[in-house]
Order: sequence, then C-alpha cells, then structure tokens
Amino acid sequence: MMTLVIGAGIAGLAAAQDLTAAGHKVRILEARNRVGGRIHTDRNFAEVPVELGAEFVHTSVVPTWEILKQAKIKTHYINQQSDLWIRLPDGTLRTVGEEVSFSGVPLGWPEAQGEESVAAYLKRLGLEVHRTPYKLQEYISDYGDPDNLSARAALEFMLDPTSEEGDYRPLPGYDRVVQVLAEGLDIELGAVVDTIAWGGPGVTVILADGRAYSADQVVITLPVGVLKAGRVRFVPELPQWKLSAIRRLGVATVLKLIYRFDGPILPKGINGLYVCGGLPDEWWSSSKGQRYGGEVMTAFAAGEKARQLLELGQERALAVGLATLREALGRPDLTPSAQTWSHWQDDPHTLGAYSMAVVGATDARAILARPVEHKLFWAGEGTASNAWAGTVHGALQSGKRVAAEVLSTRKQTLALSDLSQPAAQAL
Ligand SMILES: Cc1cc2nc3c(=O)[nH]c(=O)nc-3n(C[C@H](O)[C@H](O)[C@H](O)COP(=O)(O)OP(=O)(O)OC[C@H]3O[C@@H](n4cnc5c(N)ncnc54)[C@H](O)[C@@H]3O)c2cc1C
Repeated sequence: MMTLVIGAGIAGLAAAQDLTAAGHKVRILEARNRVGGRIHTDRNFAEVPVELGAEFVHTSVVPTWEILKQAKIKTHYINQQSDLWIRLPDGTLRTVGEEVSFSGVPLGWPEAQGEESVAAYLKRLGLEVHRTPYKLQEYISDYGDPDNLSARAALEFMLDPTSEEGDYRPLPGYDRVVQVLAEGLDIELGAVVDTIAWGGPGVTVILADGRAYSADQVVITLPVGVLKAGRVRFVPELPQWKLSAIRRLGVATVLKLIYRFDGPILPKGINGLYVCGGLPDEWWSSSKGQRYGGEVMTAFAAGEKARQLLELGQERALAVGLATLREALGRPDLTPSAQTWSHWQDDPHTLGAYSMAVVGATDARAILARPVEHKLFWAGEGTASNAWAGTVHGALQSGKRVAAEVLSTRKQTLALSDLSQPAAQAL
C-alpha cells in the first residue's frame, strides 16, 4: 500500500509518521528545499533562534507537547495575565491581567447564531473589542478583520477548554519539533506538485519538472492559500462541495516585524506589550528565557494593520514599527542593530498566513477535511476544527486524524475483499 503525502509541514510529517509506523509505504513530496513549512527558524539573524513563522506552543495539553516532552525540548513559559503589559491610550502601562477580563465568554455570547461577523455580534451586544475577554481579543488579534470573522467559529475557539493556558516558546527553536517528526521519513525536497490525476484506479502525481509518481492514495496538506489559487491542478476536477469549501474559506494576512537590540528592552518578567491603537499593537520578546545579553523584539500585525504595513514596504514598515515601540516605552533613543520582516503573502507555497473562518464559512474546514472517493485524503491546519485551526497543534492533530482515516479505509477494503473471497470460490 503506497501513500504519497503532499507537503512536509507539520501535518504531512505527522501523517507520514503514523502511516509508516503502521507499516505503510510512504513518500512525502515537498516543494521547498526544507521541511517544516510555516515553521521556519532563522539562525542567522541573532545569537538566538528567531521564528519567521510559528513561535508559540499554545497551552500544555496539545499534541505538540508530547513531542516537546519526548525530545526534552526546553520552553519558556509566558503567563498572559502577569507577564504581558498593556499600554493604555493615556500612556499608562499595566499588566494585561489588571486591565482585561480572563473569564469565560461575553454575556449572551452563546446566543450567536446563524452567520454573522464578530464585529456585528459585538455591536449587537454593545461590547467594544477591548472590553471583551482576553480569549476573544487574542482571536481577533490573530486574524484581524473582525468584520469578516465568523462569530460562531470564534465561539468554538472560546469554548475550547484547551485554549485556557499560557504560551510556551521552544527555546532551541521550533524547528526542533519538525526535526523530531521528520526523522526516518522518505522525503523528497524540491518536488513541486503540479497535477494530481485521480480518475484511474489509483492516483498519479505529476511534478512541475514532469516526473510522475503513482500511489493507492494521496494525503494532501497544501495550505488553503495554495488551494484557493489553484496552484495544483486536479484531474478530474474536485467535486463541487470540496471546491465550495475551498472558495468560502478565507486566508489571514499576517506580518511580523523583527528587531535585534544589543541590550535588554523589556524588564525581567515582562514578555510582551500590547499597545492600544499602535501600529502594530502586539509586541513580544523573542529572546526571553535565553542566555543572551541583547533582546529580539517581534511585532505582530494581522488583517487591516498587516495590509497597511505591507503596503508601506519593508523599510518604511520597520520605521513605523520602531516609532511605535519607542513611544510606547518612552525611549526615543532605541536603535536596533538589525531588523527584518516576515510575511507569507507572496510565498508561492503558502500564499497567506493561515486559514480563516470568515462569515459563511463556519463549516468549511470540516468539509475540507473530508476524503474524496477514498483516494484523496486531506490534512493541514485548514482542515482542523475551528478551535484548533491556524495553529501547529491543529495541523499536527490533522495529520494524525488523516493517518487514522487512511488506515481504517484500508482495513475496510481488506475486510470487503475477505468477504468476497468465499463468494468468488463458490462461483
Ligand atoms: C507568521 C505566522 C505565525 C504563526 N504563529 C503560530 C504560533 O505562534 N503558534 C502556532 O501554533 N501556530 C502558529 N502559526 C500557524 C502554524 O505555523 C501553521 O498552522 C502550521 O505550521 C501549518 O502546518 P501545515 O502542515 O498545515 O502547513 P505548512 O506548514 O504550510 O505545510 C504545507 C507544506 O506544503 C508544501 N507545499 C505547498 N505547495 C506545494 C506543492 N505544489 N507541492 C509540494 N509541496 C507543496 C509547503 O512548502 C509546505 O511545506 C503561525 C503561522 C504564521 C504564518
């Protein structure tokens, strides 16, 4: 039984590990010349690893945690209530816990029904974004665009019990998690998939350079941005229900501005800073917990704020970000020794940051996850639940889910062929 896995991000690696462990023959086809996809650690920018993609493990009860434990990967813990500052519009600095509610969901929130946006829902309740519980603020910060975000999908995130805890940053770099998962797998790098032909008895995958591979089934972990852009051709075309899910899902625009300073910036014990009204508004230290004399500060923007900064171009966006940080900390002298930005908008193998459940697409991720004719199986963060999508643990879990699906389909096929044996003999 041969399975081709498309994409060596965390979802593809997790799927391949579980299938290989169950005795399947698996080959991963990966377009880039590295594994990890949207987990990408830069080791040249500073003396400490710097994350251009995923940076935090959210909560300690998610599957990523198993890998951290197994590989003894140390983490730096961030308590969102006490370790983060919020800078209020009047310039006051408080801890987030002093200013923001960490309890449950807003009053009446479970009544969110039908398809309406987070912004419309909050307006109906008479709530301002910064007056809602932290989890919702976090959700809005991650995606931006509250006018487009589905309120029901946000509710699923808020009610998920695993999103209660703080954040952990893997100290040796997030790519250590990727290395653990990639160990022992058959991965072909630089293999850009162009066409997936699934009309025959099996599946044939044709690469951009013309090489072709055949398999009994494929596991597709292509990012939603890549699927939406039609970068990979399906022959015959995918069924309408699948195309509709891909069309309806959104993709978030996200930008990181990253600065290296030769001395400390935030006091000990403070890991980040939320600047009310700032461009960008979210800041954190990417080097706390390391033995390092300097400090790497990362600013994060999503949605409209990210688009504004992207339009300015790298140099001006970095200058605007630095001005925000200087003002927020009251330190006009702050000068970085290096600076860069990271976004995934025009990366041809991602085309956007992560999937987004916009209004009218609350069910789209679940539909994207469904197999097509027991030949095309689907994983990747965009197929995770609305509570876990757009994260490493969502992608990892989707890889495990899809491996179980492939294995159970195989079992059913074997059982059916066993059943047909006596009948065939009787004939
Ligand atoms: C800026 C940013 C910050 C983030 N921060 C966090 C965070 O702090 N915590 C968190 O949990 N999550 C975070 N995430 C989300 C997390 O990184 C992703 O959800 C997760 O890594 C996605 O994994 P995946 O396997 O689904 O997709 P990917 O990692 O994108 O893997 C898909 C793979 O498919 C490959 N591919 C694409 N096209 C082709 C093709 N034609 N042929 C062959 N291969 C192809 C790609 O190269 C890629 O390797 C962040 C994401 C971004 C962009």
